[in-house]
Amino acid sequence: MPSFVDLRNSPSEIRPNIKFEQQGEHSDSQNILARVAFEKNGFAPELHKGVPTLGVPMTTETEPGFQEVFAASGPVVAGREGNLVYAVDGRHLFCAVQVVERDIYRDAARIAYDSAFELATRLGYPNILRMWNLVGGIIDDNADGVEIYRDFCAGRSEAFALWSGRILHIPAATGIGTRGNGVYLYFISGRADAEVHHLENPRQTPAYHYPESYGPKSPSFARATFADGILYISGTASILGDETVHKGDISGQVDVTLENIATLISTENLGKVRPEGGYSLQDLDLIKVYVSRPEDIPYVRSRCKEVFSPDARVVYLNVDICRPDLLVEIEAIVQ
Ligand SMILES: O=C(O)c1cccc(O)c1
Ligand SMILES: CC(=O)C(=O)O
Repeated sequence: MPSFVDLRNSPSEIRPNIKFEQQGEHSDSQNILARVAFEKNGFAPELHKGVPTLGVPMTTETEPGFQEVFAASGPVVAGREGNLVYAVDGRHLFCAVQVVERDIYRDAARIAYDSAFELATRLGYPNILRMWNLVGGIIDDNADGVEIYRDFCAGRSEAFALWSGRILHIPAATGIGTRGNGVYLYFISGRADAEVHHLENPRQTPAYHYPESYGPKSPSFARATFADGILYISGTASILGDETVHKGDISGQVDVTLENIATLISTENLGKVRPEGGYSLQDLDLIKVYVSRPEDIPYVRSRCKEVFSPDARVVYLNVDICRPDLLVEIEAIVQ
């Protein structure tokens, strides 16, 4: 059962069978596990007509927003506990939490993940499949002069260490900037017995082994997660080994990013866990393309049009990426 049903797109790319959901208009909430509204301002996770909903500040005035809608595969039970908003459907847990803007994020990030992991294990969904970490001011310094991404990674890493053995593995993720502040994090997880494989990329050092020069605690994420036939591809950028390549060169960075994804999903790599073999870039869907310099968007869009399927749903978001020298990052799903 796909976890995503729909990523509503900018008008030029809306397919005939997809419509924008206007404010106040709601499709059958029975079948929906959760919604994430990509919009200008953002709002804290809440239960909206019983559906976990959050708004993330990721678009500009001139861009239309869209919603990422997670489909339920059974009857949904939703709730709120402290700052956490969540829903379960018997197969998946969706959980979201906001960490409001503060001087230093480490403790708050650890506490947010700690409470989310406590909920996930208590409800019986300890297999994290995919997480998104949307970090305001990601490449700015915190009050101690530490880059906010590194500050955030330290707290997240501490939470994974605390839950090691109970939260089963480190999953695919995205860690990306926003156009607002504070941190929004959301994830989906599965039952302990779900068949889940986390993948690394032979062209890249595992992020959790990055050297300390990238921060006091390395980023906690895998390059992809393959679960129940769905492939979740992490935010992928122009990194070889642990180093950014093609600094300042958008064309080179797009090439390496696409090559990194192609290798990650190839039969040689994904085929180790997927009996039918690998995929190609033409199979990607629900693609988010993060571009840090707005002037690069037309170029990136034209390259993506060439390499992705005409049926792929693709959105472009102008936000900072977790290293100042990264110009583009791409995530996707194959389902
Ligand atoms: O820290 C992360 O979770 C992360 C995951 C993927 C790409 C990225 O820039 C960051
Ligand atoms: C994009 C990024 O931060 C990484 O792959 O490590």
